[in-house]
Amino acid sequence: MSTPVLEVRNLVKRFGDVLAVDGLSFSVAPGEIFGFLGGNGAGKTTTLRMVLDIIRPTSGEISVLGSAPDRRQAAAIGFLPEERGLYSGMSAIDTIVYFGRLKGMDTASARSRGMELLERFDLADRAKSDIGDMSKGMAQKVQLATSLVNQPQLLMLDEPFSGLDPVNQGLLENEILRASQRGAAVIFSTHVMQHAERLCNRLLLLRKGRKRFEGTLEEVRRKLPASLIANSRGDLAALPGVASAERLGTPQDGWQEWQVELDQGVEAASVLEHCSTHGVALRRWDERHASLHDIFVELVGGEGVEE
Ligand SMILES: Nc1ncnc2c1ncn2[C@@H]1O[C@H](COP(=O)(O)OP(=O)(O)OP(=O)(O)O)[C@@H](O)[C@H]1O
Repeated sequence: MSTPVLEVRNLVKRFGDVLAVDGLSFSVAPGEIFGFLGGNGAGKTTTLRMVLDIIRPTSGEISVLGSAPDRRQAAAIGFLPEERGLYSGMSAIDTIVYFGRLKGMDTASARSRGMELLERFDLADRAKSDIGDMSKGMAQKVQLATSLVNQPQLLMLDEPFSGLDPVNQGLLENEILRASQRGAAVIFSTHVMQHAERLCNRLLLLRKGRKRFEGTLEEVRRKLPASLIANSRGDLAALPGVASAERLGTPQDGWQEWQVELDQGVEAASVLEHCSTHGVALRRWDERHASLHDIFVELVGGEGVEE
């Protein structure tokens, strides 16, 4: 695996009596899209702020592009904060150029890159509009552009999808994929599981500052047992790997429909193979995987999850 863009080891942040981040470790590689998931108050924003050196950890280590967090790394980082807001009184393009300059870009390249982003965001005709005169979603896209203007190697987006309509959510998804394709490490936090399901290579589930899970979507899916609907002439409850099997309706010509729950960690394919090698007649076989939403509720608790 290539050298991580971000590495966090045993990170702890305490605010008085509140342990906001509790012994957190993870790393994100170039090109990876990393979902940072957790309910309200799980410690997502606090972690991102420590990576940005806005607040200091109580203990633990953070390494951004091989060194400790430092504002001088700003040139390599793009950040979209959870609380949105840009200065009104400034035009969209001037705002983007201003952020580009803060990140060490020259005015001409910040401007041309800013215009390119506004084109992609369907806002080119509003480049000279005052941010204060824009709709909330439009201003949010300008703010997204400020986080992308410097083509960051580490892109961190805190709840980026909230407040965007479905078209603009799609546009944001494209930007995340684009950043990953050019080799940036992308971290985004969300409560909306479909975005994580569609985009993430890996994800981390946080609960009360502690990691509940880190891995790929496939790995997280294996945390919950699979279930399936099958039509068979045999007794599916008797198969190895089957936790429970319930008959649905009455059999027709000897064929019974079943709702089958597998034991944790058992692959549906291995049960299917057992049926074929042991002559258990099957006619229909539909696997049902737990959705990320189900897994989130199971591992993190229901709080703060949106459909
Ligand atoms: N500056 C602060 N002072 C005191 N407590 C804080 C501060 N910032 C965060 N906390 C506490 O740390 C915990 C984690 O908060 P954080 O904002 O990191 O959660 P989050 O996962 O981003 O939640 P959300 O999804 O609701 O934005 C919460 O209990 C919060 O009250």
